[in-house]
Amino acid sequence: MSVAFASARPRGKGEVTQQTIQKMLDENHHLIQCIMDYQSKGKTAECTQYQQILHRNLVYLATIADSNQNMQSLLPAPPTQNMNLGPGGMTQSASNQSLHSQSNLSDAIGTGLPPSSLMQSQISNGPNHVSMQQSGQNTMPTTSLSMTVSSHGTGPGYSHTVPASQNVPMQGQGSIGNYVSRTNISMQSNPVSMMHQQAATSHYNSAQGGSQHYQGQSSIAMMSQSNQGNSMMGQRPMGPYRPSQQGSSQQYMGQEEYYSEQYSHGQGSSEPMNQQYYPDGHGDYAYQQSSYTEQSYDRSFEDSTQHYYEGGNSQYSQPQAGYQQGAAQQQTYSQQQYPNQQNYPGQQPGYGKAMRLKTQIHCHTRESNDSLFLCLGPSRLGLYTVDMLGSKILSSRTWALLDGLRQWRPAYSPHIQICLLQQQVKNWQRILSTSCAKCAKNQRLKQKTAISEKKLTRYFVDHRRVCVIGGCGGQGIYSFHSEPRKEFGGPDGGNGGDGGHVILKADQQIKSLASVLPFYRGFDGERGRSKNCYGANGGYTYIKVPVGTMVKEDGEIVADLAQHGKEYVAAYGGTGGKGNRFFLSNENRAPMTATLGESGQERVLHLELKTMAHAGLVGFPNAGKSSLLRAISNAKPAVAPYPFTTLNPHVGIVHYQDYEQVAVADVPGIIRGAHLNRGLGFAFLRHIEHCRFLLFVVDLSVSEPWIQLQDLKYELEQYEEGLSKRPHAVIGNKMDLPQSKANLLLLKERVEQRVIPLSALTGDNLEELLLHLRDLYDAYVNTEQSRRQNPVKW
Ligand SMILES: Nc1nc2c(ncn2[C@@H]2O[C@H](COP(=O)(O)OP(=O)(O)OP(=O)(O)O)[C@@H](O)[C@H]2O)c(=O)[nH]1
Ligand SMILES: [Mg+2]
Repeated sequence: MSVAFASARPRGKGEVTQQTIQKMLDENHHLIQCIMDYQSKGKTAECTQYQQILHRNLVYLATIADSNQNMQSLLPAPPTQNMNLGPGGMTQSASNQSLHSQSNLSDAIGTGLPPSSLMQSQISNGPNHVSMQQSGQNTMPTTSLSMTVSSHGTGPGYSHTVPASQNVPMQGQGSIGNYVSRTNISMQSNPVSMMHQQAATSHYNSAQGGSQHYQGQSSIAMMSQSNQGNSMMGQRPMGPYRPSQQGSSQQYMGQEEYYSEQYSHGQGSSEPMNQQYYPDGHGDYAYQQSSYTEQSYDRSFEDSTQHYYEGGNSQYSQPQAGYQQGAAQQQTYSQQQYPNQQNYPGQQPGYGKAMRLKTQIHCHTRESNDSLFLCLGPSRLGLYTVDMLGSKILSSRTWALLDGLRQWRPAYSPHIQICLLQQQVKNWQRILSTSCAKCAKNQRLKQKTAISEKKLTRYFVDHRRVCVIGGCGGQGIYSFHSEPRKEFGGPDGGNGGDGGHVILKADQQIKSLASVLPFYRGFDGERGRSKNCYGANGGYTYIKVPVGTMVKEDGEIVADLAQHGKEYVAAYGGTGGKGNRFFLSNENRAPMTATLGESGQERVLHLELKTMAHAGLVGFPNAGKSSLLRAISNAKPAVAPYPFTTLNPHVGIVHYQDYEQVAVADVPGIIRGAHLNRGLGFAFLRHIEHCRFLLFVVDLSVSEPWIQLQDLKYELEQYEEGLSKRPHAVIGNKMDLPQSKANLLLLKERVEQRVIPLSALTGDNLEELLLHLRDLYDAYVNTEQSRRQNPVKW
């Protein structure tokens, strides 16, 4: 039977004839009968199969209707009877035609088939089903949709939308069971939304207004609801809408092919049909409905439905908004709908080809206070104005959408924003950024720098929280000496070994705390043995940390590992247990007692690395600190013409001929208000806490460079009192720039300290800096030696 049904629909690019249509109408009639038969017999599988076929036919008919303006000529002659079309009904001619076209089937349903209420009672699985009481009015079969749609794209044809639109409030009020036909495009989406709401609320109601005629489709909705697996059948995307200008049979056939393809997937597979279209279980659908409560249109679009948008899509989304808003919005909906539906804004030849896209795209529009959002994709991951995106990256399909939206809402035209999928955003940003060679080069440079910075950020860690537990002491045992011919050998159970300590050790090979793990446990001591054997002590666990690591516990500094090789026992191991030999006494010659080992010490410590260097470079971002360090040492910190290139400290070593080495640290730039956590804050200033002298780097190309100096000193003072008063020198960088000379004079006038003008870029006057650096270093060494302390050496 299914084969016969399938054969009724022309597969190839043949003509759609009246016979074909009639055959399909009959087939639908037959299908409905079969479905109801099977339902009454409880044969769900067969029922589902026929539902799918029926649905396919309906969509097919709708497709024909959309694509063929002369559809009415293909359909049977109008009936003589007049039917109640509900308030605001269709124009007489159209309604007559549509009614008549359904007459056979509707009569059959009205007489031969059980009334809808009966059908519902037979199949109702969910609560709140409201039976269709007026089955006599609900006699228009599904196929009537093809009649009314036939005038689609012409002015008069849209008079049909009035009754259809008046169904909307009813649906919005909860009467959402009717599967509204494609009498006009705007109605097409309503059943989709309805079905979703229905699924959510389990509320099923038959409409009694203009949608009453579509009993056949009501049946579908009911049937689909009766079967959970196919409950979304009514949500199958409608056939691609082709306005009359484009509705040639050629296009239709293309669409038909497309549908055939779709159906071959949908029906050929054993999966329920709804899975094909809503693979995510409507999750995104629910999301969209909750997100766009005011006026939203949510629907899973395959290619065909996208095409609706392309050819005057605005009116398609518009009634959805009207539907969502319910009766109160109905007036607005009707007003908005007509002009655009008649004119097909945005409809341009050539857009139709986009319909063959295989991706599943959700489209909806949303009005906010001042903007109209065109959202492509299931979620709003980015909002972009058209200008931002530029013409290159918008597909013709999107342009068509925009055109439609603009014509629909001219007032919103400048505010239309496009909402994209994240992947789209990425791709399009890439396209934008690499659109010209220069941009591409800059992009590559940035990426390279970012990667190197990322590496630094990843591998340089200057603080760690570490939990340390000493090893447990080994267990003491009890045993007694056993020897032939020696009856009372006495106790000989040995003690357990001590647990191992966990020790922090400064190692100058280690440059950051990245290698420090969050948890350390010392080795346990071994248990004692008989014959007075003591267990071995647990070995020490060393945690190597960089020189300059401060150890804090509960905010207090407990150790400062400022020299290479310096150790700090972070956690002591537990003492080993005693064997029974230990308890031997005159009173107790045969002690049975042995003790367990103690557990190790447990502490949570905070390690903070303070870079150890003799000199620290302090300056505003972009002052040229990193460039300077590169110029005077072998260090290679990143240099780039944007602020905060340096995110972690770098230490470079300046070598002198007498083999003295002076370590210079480059730290991130400081800005005004750093102590208020602006910029990178000043937490990184701990890295210059250990510096014995400072080098203030000032950009002389900037006007009033002395202000920079004042600000720097102020921020240092905010961080630690007296820090700015350490021995220091002022370096005026970028002397190669023309404006620097004048600024240097002004700076020297205002600053008491020695100012060393140089250019890190060209290397001018670096010698003066190196000599002065050595002077500072020598002074430091002398001070330390006078205090009988060892100066830090590298
Ligand atoms: N003309 C000129 N440009 C320089 C000089 N020194 C550095 N620059 C440029 O200034 C920009 C910033 O240099 P960096 O060394 O990254 O500056 P920084 O102080 O380390 O910057 P941050 O790391 O962001 O704090 C780069 O484009 C350098 O090429 C100089 O002496 N002359
Ligand atoms: Mg830098």
